[in-house]
Amino acid sequence: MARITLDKLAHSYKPDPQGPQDYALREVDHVWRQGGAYALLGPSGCGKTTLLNIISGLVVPTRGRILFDDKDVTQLPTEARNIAQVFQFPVVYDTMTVRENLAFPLKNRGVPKAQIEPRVAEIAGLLDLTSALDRKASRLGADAKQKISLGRGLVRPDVAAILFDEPLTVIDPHLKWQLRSMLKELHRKLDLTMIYVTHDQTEALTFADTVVVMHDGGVVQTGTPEELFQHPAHTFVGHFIGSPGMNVLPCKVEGARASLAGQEIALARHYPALAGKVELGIRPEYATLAPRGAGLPVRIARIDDIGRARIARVELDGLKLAASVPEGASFDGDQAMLALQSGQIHIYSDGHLVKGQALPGGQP
Ligand SMILES: Nc1ncnc2c1ncn2[C@@H]1O[C@H](COP(=O)(O)OP(=O)(O)OP(=O)(O)O)[C@@H](O)[C@H]1O
Repeated sequence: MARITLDKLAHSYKPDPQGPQDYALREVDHVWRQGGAYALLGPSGCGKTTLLNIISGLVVPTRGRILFDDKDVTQLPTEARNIAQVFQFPVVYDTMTVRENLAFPLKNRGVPKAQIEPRVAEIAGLLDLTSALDRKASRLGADAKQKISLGRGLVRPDVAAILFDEPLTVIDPHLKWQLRSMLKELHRKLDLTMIYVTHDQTEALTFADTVVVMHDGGVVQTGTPEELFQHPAHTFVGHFIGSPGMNVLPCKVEGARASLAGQEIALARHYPALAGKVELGIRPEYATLAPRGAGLPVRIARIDDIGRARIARVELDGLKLAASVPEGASFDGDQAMLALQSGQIHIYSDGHLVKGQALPGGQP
């Protein structure tokens, strides 16, 4: 196992990159803690696979270094890095049994037989593959094959890290949840550094202790699922995490007051004069709709029941936003009042969170 440090890493697939627009991966500095459960989360094309391939040694970065503990491995090929990888599609030997497949990475490295057997039994047990150990892999379905791939990744106790690249893509939807929880449990039991790449926030947030969110070739925030939800450092994180995502609305800010669609709102923090595009972010969970009372007058476009809550789509002088509907609330017609919890309002300048200063007696 190892601590993995990305030191000013950047990568361009162009031979002669001219500016940031030519980079698939803009400068990234990050430390993957030994034994951590990480997710690398972002939409298609944001650079996740490029970063993963740099860690595994398939791609040599244009700039920067990658260190395993204190050793610079930037120029080392994959074989010399001691990394295990699990890909979207199962990588198994069809002619071998499940047992032989799981034993293969250990046998290949000359691990003594006496150590292979108990380790294979342990991993098979953790993945619920014990009863299939003597079956030929070719006779198993896609789900079981992907479990074998996961097992082959997990079986080596000495790897610097295990990289999972969207490993549940081929898994049946009803089994995904089960496998996600299984992976989390495996991480706890095996104490391995795991980096899980996905574009799916549910997968990232259920698996990882720390989520690294990527957008447009850069890391926009690294934090616990709770931090990403409560304090999105960038409007992209607010949008991308949460269902529905955070409302991001153009506004003006002066001191501890915001002006939103011509309405004045008291903020819990005091802000300096802001340049660039100024926006207010509030999660639907903290924007509550009521038939009457204090707040901002809005028009209800529709109300959706999403199981755990009701979410209203409303319009505030042409601005569209999502809000929570408290249990039991009912509305005559389409007019309602929207209350924003001031302590949960975030202010952004050109997409980046502005911290502001807590007001005396206000929330932190
Ligand atoms: N071999 C390559 N040659 C040139 N451009 C590439 C290559 N691989 C990726 N790119 C480009 O680099 C950018 C980042 O791609 P990357 O595959 O790393 O993103 P991703 O987040 O993993 O997306 P996906 O989930 O779709 O794979 C994209 O614009 C992509 O088109």
